[in-house]
Formats: sequence, C-alpha cells, structure tokens
Amino acid sequence: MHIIKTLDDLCIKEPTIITIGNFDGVHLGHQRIIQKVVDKAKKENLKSIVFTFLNHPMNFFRAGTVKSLTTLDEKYLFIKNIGIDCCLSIPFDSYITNLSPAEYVEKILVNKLKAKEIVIGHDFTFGKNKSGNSCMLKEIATLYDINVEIVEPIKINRTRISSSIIRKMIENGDVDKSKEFLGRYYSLQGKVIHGMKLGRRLGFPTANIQINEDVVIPKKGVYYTKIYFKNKVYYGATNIGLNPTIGNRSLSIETYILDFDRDIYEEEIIIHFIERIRDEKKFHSLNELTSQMKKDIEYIRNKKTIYI
Ligand SMILES: Cc1cc2nc3c(=O)[nH]c(=O)nc-3n(C[C@H](O)[C@H](O)[C@H](O)COP(=O)(O)O)c2cc1C
Ligand SMILES: Nc1ncnc2c1ncn2[C@@H]1O[C@H](COP(=O)(O)OP(=O)(O)O)[C@@H](O)[C@H]1O
Repeated sequence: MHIIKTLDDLCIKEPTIITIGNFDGVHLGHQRIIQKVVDKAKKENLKSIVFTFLNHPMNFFRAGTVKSLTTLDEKYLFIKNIGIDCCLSIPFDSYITNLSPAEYVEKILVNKLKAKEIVIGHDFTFGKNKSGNSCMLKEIATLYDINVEIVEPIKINRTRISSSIIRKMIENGDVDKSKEFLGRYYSLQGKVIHGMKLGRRLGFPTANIQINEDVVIPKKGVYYTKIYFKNKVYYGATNIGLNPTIGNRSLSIETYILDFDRDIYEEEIIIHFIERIRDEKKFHSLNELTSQMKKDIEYIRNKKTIYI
C-alpha cells in the first residue's frame, strides 16, 4: 500500500474508488466500509484509496481534545491488511477547512484523486463549517459522473459503533466490550524503559513501556493481557497505575510476562488488553502486594488456554 502525506505529491492517472474519514481505531464499522471499497475496486477495476488525516479534525479546532485509538502506523497497517492500494493521509488544516463543498469535490476528489466512485458513512460531513453532507456530496458528484454509496451504520445490541464510544469503553476499563466493537483487542505498543528495579526483587520483573500521551490509555487497574514480542505471543499481567503501595510515582504501564526471562530494555512490545481483573490497590506491605500479584498471575494461568 502506498502512503502519501501531501496532495502535492499526488499524481493519480487511473480511475479510483475512495472512502473518506478519520478512521480512528479502524473499528468494525470502518472495516465494513473499507472492505466494500476493496471489493468494488476489484470488481470494477479501479484503484482503491482511503483518504484520511494525519491529525484528528477535532484537535485542529481545539488542540488536545481527542486522544487516538491508534497511532498513525497502526492505522496504516490495519487499512493495508484489508487490501487498500493507497492511503492518502494529509494534515487536516486551514486549506481543507476553507474549501466549499463544491471546491472540495472538484479540487480534491476529481482533479487530484480521479474519483469514479465514493463510499462514505451516512454521517459524513465535509467542506467549510462542515456545510457538506452525504446528500450534498451525492448531488455534486453527479455533475462529474461519480457514483456515491452511503453506508448505514453498523450496530451491536442497538448501539452504533463509533470511535468515541470505544474511547469511553477503554477509559472505563471495559476492554472486553471494546473488543466487540473494534473487532480485535485494544492494544498499546511501546518501547521497554527502565523502572525502579523493584519488580525483580519482588520476584516479578515487569517490562514498563514508554507512555504515548496521544493515545487512549485504559483505566488504571490490573489486566489480563497478551504480549507480542518479536512476533511471538506471550501472556501477561499488566498493571496500569501509580503503584500506590510504593508511593509517589507517575503513571506506569508495566507487564509481568509469564514464562519469560529476558532483558528486553529498548525493545518494542505490543500489549493486547483481554480483560480487566481488578482495581490497583494500596497494600499495607510489599508482602501483601506480592501475594496479590501471585493470585493475579494464577488467575491468568488458569484462563490462558481459553483465549487464543
Ligand atoms: C500483576 C500486577 C499487579 C500489580 N498490582 C499493584 C497494586 O495493586 N498496587 C500497587 O501499588 N502496585 C501494583 N503493581 C505494581 C508493583 O508495585 C510494581 O510492579 C513494582 O513496584 C515494580 O516496579 P518497577 O517495575 O518500577 O521495578 C502491580 C504489578 C503487577 C505486574
Ligand atoms: N518475565 C518477565 N516479564 C517482564 N520483564 C522481564 C521478565 N523477565 C525479565 N524481564 C526483564 O526485566 C525487566 C524488569 O525488571 P524490573 O526489576 O521490574 O526492572 P524495571 O524497574 O526497570 O522495570 C524488564 O524490562 C525486562 O527487561
């Protein structure tokens, strides 16, 4: 998949089928739309394009409003895995927000992207002050002989799948629920950094990852997790919190990896959140903390064959 980060570099000659959106999380609803684009592209011999943004549109209007469910690299990977030919990922900036709906279609979708077909969600808005909607896009596109398909939202138990609902689930620690909406476990990737070196002394070394302030962090607590390290899968007990028993610490995300004994400082690991086990607690002693950690790990050992 080609990833193009500026409209200036774009030189598309063949007719295309496009979907447009922020696609944060690339959840089941997004996957349905993107899959439709891939299938139609094959059938109609068109190049498939996902048109998305480097920054969340809400953060353009008010910096720091929204944390992401995926880093850009994760977003590109998930889109690529569905089979898209090209991902146009450009800044959501004053150029984009100042185009009228008619200019947006002509300058970007027609002149730059050579669109023959466009697939969008029912709530799609575009152009200056979000003045364009899916019906308006359909009308303008007719002038250029472009077909527009509007996809209805997917629901799970009558709740519409949306990035904002998934964000709330993860912030509430409901990672098992978020899996149903995302179509995969919520995950965090990070470099293993040095901590206080207490874990090893307690008998449970924990790989602490560098925290990315731009992504959603699950609610503080202890989680049953799956760890990917160098393409191998392990199970883990991950604690997200302030380690109140030790006192005066900043937020850490740390994992005891079961059946593992290697120095992995500076290496990347990916943590998949399967289930939240309990709240993080302040224990009266380190002995009490370690006996609870033993119980957490035993719980995971008993469960780990259930989730593959
Ligand atoms: C499964 C697990 C559960 C934990 N639960 C708690 C807890 O409830 N309260 C707490 O203060 N710290 C908890 N911790 C964090 C430990 O205090 C931490 O691993 C220890 O301080 C080692 O830190 P270090 O990696 O910086 O050396 C937990 C850690 C793990 C791996
Ligand atoms: N089973 C394991 N789970 C997690 N980390 C492990 C494990 N075995 C060895 N390690 C290594 O030990 C380090 C954690 O030890 P710890 O004493 O907790 O130090 P720190 O406070 O720097 O995290 C990890 O970063 C990793 O390099």
